Amino acid sequence: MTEQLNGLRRILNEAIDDIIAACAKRNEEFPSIDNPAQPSEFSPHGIRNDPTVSHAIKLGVAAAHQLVATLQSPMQTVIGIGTYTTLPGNVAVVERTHVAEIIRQYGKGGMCAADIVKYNGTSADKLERILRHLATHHVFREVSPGVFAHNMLSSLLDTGKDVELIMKNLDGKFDGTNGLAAYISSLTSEQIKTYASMWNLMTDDPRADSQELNETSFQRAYDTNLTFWQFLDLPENDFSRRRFDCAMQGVSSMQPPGTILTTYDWNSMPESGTIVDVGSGLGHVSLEIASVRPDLTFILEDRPSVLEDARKYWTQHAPELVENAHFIATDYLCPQPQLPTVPDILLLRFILHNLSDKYATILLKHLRAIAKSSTKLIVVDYVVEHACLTPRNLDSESQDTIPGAAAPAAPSPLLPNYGLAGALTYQMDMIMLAHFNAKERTIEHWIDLFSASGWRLVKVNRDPTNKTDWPLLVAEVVEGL
Ligand SMILES: C[S@@+](CC[C@H](N)C(=O)[O-])C[C@H]1O[C@@H](n2cnc3c(N)ncnc32)[C@H](O)[C@@H]1O
Repeated sequence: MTEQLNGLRRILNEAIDDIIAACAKRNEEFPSIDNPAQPSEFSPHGIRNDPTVSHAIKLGVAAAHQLVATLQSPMQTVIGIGTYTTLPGNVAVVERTHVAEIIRQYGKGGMCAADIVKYNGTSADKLERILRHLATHHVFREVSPGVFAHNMLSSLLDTGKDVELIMKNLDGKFDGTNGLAAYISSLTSEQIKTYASMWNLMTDDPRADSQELNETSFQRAYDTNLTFWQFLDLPENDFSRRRFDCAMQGVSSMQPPGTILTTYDWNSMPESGTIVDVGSGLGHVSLEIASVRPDLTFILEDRPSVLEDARKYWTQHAPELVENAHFIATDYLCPQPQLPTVPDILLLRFILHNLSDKYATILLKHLRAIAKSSTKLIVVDYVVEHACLTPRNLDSESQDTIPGAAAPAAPSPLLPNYGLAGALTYQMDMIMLAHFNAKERTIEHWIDLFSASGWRLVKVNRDPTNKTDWPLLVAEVVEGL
């Protein structure tokens, strides 16, 4: 055990030394957790997006979590796990009572709960305790007894909107925002309730082994037969739908900005070529690509309700591109509609992880049916790594016939998948499971899924600042099917 503890200490020390050295080289301070998040967090030039720093962060975070799990009393840790629901539960309270926007008005000095509730009308005693619980998890800062101010983490719950404006138009709270608060809000509402039913579904429900979109923990929790998407389309869920569409933009901020541009050479596409953005949402990923290739024709496909908003979004953000874009309402589980041109690229970002193997295969076969031999399928999704070494990362990359397929394993004594430094991959896998009977996939699983539907995985492109999460998978048509 001493050897493991020493190993963790060494990794942690080296990671912090590397971060401090990188800061010194750039002549800048590492961002303080006590201040609101700086705009540089959203810039490709931000310190956390420096490749050396980003790698050191990954190692440091993995080591710190493993150290806690190793050092702390196991009883405390396990009982603590049982209480985790309090954390998203309290983030939900704070978001739904607009505390982030209210507190912002008072700057560094902060605000006491009695003053906060004058704006949102909730309980001061309960809110104070909720904020202290969050501050202990480094979300908000208790600046003096009972007085709370923003810190780096809590500031991301802030939409940036004026609280009075929010109160006047609650349904539009997230409209026009960067989507980050919307994403956190979405994760702490339908998602919590859904997950609470997971154990029921796994123990006493004939749907436990289903692959259907309407036989999940979500249907059990909400006592409905509607799929999650159909549920969002109900008129009474307009707020949730708008929030979800906006949230998908917030998802992008989990990656270094511009990752979609650094993980694929969009200039390799033919002049005036065509991209079909399947399940485009508002189409902000396509808009990012359009920033470097405005000559391309973009075809956005999604549910009718989403595409209405997508057209508005493009009209607002890129009026010059709307004319050459197509907004085609589709059900991607049906054969593809007649398209204006044969696509050069079929882009699926966070689509296949919403589908079980059964339905992912159906969608991929429909796409294969409209592809030409040079069409590329581009998939952006998580790739799950095992929590142990596998033949793929033991054998070294040179033996892998698919470039980039093997993710570099973390050094011992860390878990080879970087443990909780990569936690989101596994958390998202559970969210996909609970809402869609779907999944995040291992690389072997991706290879099998593509080959079962007429495609072949040819390459895995990884961003230099984030080599392990969210790679971009490139697949080509298998001829003769
Ligand atoms: C997780 S979001 C991803 C959105 C976008 N690709 C992005 O990366 O931001 C999944 C998208 O698939 C769309 N979708 C779900 N079911 C669909 C269906 N049957 N046909 C077409 N689109 C669908 C949803 O409306 C949603 O916009």
